[in-house]
Amino acid sequence: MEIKEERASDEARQFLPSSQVDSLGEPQFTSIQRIANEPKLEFSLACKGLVAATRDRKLNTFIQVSVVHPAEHILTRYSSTEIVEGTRDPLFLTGVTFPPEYPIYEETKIKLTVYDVKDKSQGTVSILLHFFFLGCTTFRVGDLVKSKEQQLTLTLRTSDGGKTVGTIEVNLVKMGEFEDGEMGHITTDAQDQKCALVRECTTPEGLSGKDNLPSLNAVLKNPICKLYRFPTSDNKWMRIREQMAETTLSFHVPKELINLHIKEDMRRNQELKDLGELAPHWDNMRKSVIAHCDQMLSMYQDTLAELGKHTGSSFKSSCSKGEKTLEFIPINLHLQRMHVHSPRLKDALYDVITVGAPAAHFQGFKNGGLRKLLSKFEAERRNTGYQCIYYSPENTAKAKEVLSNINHLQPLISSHADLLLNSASQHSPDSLKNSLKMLSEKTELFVHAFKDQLVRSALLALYTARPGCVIKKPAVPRNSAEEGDDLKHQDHPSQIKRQDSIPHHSEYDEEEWDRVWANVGKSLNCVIAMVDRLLEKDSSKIKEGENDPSAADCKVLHAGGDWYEQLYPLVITLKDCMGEVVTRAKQSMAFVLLQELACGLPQCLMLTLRRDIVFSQALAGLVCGFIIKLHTSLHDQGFLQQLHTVGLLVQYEGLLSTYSEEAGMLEDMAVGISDLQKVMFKVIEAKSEDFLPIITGRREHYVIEVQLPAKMFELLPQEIKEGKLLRMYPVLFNVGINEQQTLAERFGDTTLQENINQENLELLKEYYNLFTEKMPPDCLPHFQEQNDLKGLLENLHQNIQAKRRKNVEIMWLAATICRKLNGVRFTCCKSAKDRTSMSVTLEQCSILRDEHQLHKDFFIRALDCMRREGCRIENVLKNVKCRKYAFNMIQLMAFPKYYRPPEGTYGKADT
Ligand SMILES: O=P(O)(O)O[C@H]1[C@H](O)[C@@H](O)[C@H](O)[C@H](O)[C@@H]1OP(=O)(O)O
Repeated sequence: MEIKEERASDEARQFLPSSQVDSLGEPQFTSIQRIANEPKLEFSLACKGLVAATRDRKLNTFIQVSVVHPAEHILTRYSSTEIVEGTRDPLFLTGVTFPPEYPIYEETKIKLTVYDVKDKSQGTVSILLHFFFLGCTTFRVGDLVKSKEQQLTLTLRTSDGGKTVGTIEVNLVKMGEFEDGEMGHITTDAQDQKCALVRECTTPEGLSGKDNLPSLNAVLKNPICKLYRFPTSDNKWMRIREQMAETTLSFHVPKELINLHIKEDMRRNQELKDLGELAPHWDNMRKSVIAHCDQMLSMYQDTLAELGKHTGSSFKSSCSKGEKTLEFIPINLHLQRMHVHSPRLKDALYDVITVGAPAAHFQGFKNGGLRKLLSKFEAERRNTGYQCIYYSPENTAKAKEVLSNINHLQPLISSHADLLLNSASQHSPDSLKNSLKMLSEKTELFVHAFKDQLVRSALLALYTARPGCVIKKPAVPRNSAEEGDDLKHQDHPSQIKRQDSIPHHSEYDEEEWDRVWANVGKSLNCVIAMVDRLLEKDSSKIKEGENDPSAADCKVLHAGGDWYEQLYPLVITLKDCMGEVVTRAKQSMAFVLLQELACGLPQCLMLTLRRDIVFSQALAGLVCGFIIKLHTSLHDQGFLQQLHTVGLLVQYEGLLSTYSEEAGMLEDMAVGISDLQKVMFKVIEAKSEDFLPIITGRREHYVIEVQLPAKMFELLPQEIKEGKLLRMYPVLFNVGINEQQTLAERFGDTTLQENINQENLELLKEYYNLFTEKMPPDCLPHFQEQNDLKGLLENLHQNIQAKRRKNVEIMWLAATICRKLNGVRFTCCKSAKDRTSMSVTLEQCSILRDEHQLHKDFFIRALDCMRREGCRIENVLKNVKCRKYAFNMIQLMAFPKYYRPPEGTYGKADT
């Protein structure tokens, strides 16, 4: 029988990943007892004495593993081993693993079929492998798990069941547990490979993840697991479990974010409407802005409604990247994990988040990406001053901050004022003192929020935009020297005299705002003075009462009413004064925002949308990375201390080319990643079973609250438990590796990549400096390597300066630095499918070589195993329903050597 590599769709249907297999968990079958969250069943495979059709032929074999569920009797192809060439006794490095939720029981049957790969014929774009059936065998899972030796030796027979064609050895694997076993002799010669099952360490605390289950399961979905064994340089076996999982955060984070945008924009639209009466020029401008803003708002609402309908898988495939309704969703977001169990070393986990570069695919890249678009827009906006007043981006951001402070502080002060009155009516001195303390603190913050020249100048600008105004003297902003250079660039409101349509009628009273503003402070002082007086009187009465108890009793009772009555009018005055400030400040700041919007309609709204889309994709990845890092590091005190004293390094590896559309993607991605600096995390104790993160804030600043179950929350340092905000330090290094990059290097421009790498190197150095300043020198396991780190940074610096072509050393150095600094790693290309798969598998094997003594002669075999049968080919299948990396020969010739996948695994696929 000959089996060729079949059509994509057939194969996709048969090779169902575990997650997609129907859950057939009927209780009448015997379950397999395993540690929670650990794979249900894992085994390795080897054949002996395989018989070839012709005597002298060397065999190139692989085993196909299929499953027969006890209730079904249908054969489902589950996985395959790699091809081992030139031996009749192949020992396969790729094992078999069934993840925790896979419906497998003692009664389940496993069929093992051995194929011989005859020849490789080369097509124009791919390599076809011709497989021939050699023999097969079947076993019951129960027989393996109950076998004394934890091993089965099975006879392979031809399809008619007659002829014996060799044997298969199935070895049960229990990763992370001790097991007796004979030391074997491993040679690099494939003909003489033996397996030694030696495990010399147990899974360390925190890696088994039993306690993490509920909160991590809320986030990670549909895991795919692969198992390998590779020889070490001292001829022992190491075990590697590769895992890949999608995340519910792919949809949860964008939905939360869009919701916040809608609220923020609704509030802003209302603030524009509340600006009051304006002269016709400004009024028309406002009408036009509001119309555009309402249109955008309904677009956000539609998108949210569409996303609300989405059910099923929690990842967006590469094929959907241009879909309008999914534009906020990150492309192909997954956790890629490597769990290494190697002799004499601690078990180790290596996580990388893989995701398509955050970019606005639906909007396209004809005019470039955000980096270029934003600066072009800003330059153009400066020159459109005739229709509106130019405020610098810093001032616009300031206006948004003031508005946000007002919206936050006003209700807070109001409720503290009510609490004060409540304490007064209860005649409770302690609670009165406390309420006053809170009220004073918040009111001071409130008053401070307006201590900005911008408010003053915007008030004047707004005044001149009212129907009929008179400006007696040219109003020069006060303290302008103190406010720095920004304001020099800001057009002074008096310039709007250019608008002849503004009628003049009354005189602008420059001092008025100062009076209104100062009144808040004054009325607070009155409240403080009254409270002091009341408390003083109270204590003197108590003293009196100690001398004459009967007199004191009746006075205290009487004084209860007094406290409330005396404070009430003062509190009302405070609220009134505050209300007056709020109305004016809100209107003046809304007027600044009106200018921002009016100057750039409609581009500014389109740019905001593009930035929101890119940010949403980037944020979903970051939240996923943060949550996973937190869960895996809960027992690492050094990391937790670093997290709250320094912050978290988040390193992105970009593989985009700087040619054509991908240059635009890179521009989007660079802005999206840089915008993550606006995000802070906070860890809170979960109060219910809903562990999904909560997002609050506005475009300039977001807080992500990550919920942990009580047991895990307990493990955190006090600072984090108390809600300290945790900072993020995102950095991006990009190295284009494909044929497009060759074009960019020869005929195009690579400065975008060079500039990004240079800028981000500075950010990385800043983080390193902060880290060395704030952390004790011996705080991290890796920190004895401080000099190493310095050397690595220097090396990275030199590589970036060198401007060499396709210098992938940059990526390796940046990733190594990130791991040593306890950071979160990301790898991205356009779809996180093909180039990303090459890069993460290379990274995994390089780690095995450098950190776990992978035998040097097995480096390429390990790499090929992972690329051929590992999680990443499953990722390709998930995305495009075909097990082929979307590369052709010509493309691969342009790739750096170690980024080329093995024969037979690539070809033209319809992506
Ligand atoms: O996952 P990617 O590397 O972005 O996939 C690319 C692939 O590298 C390229 O060779 C192919 O021609 C396609 O452009 C792939 O992108 P898709 O987004 O179409 O999967």
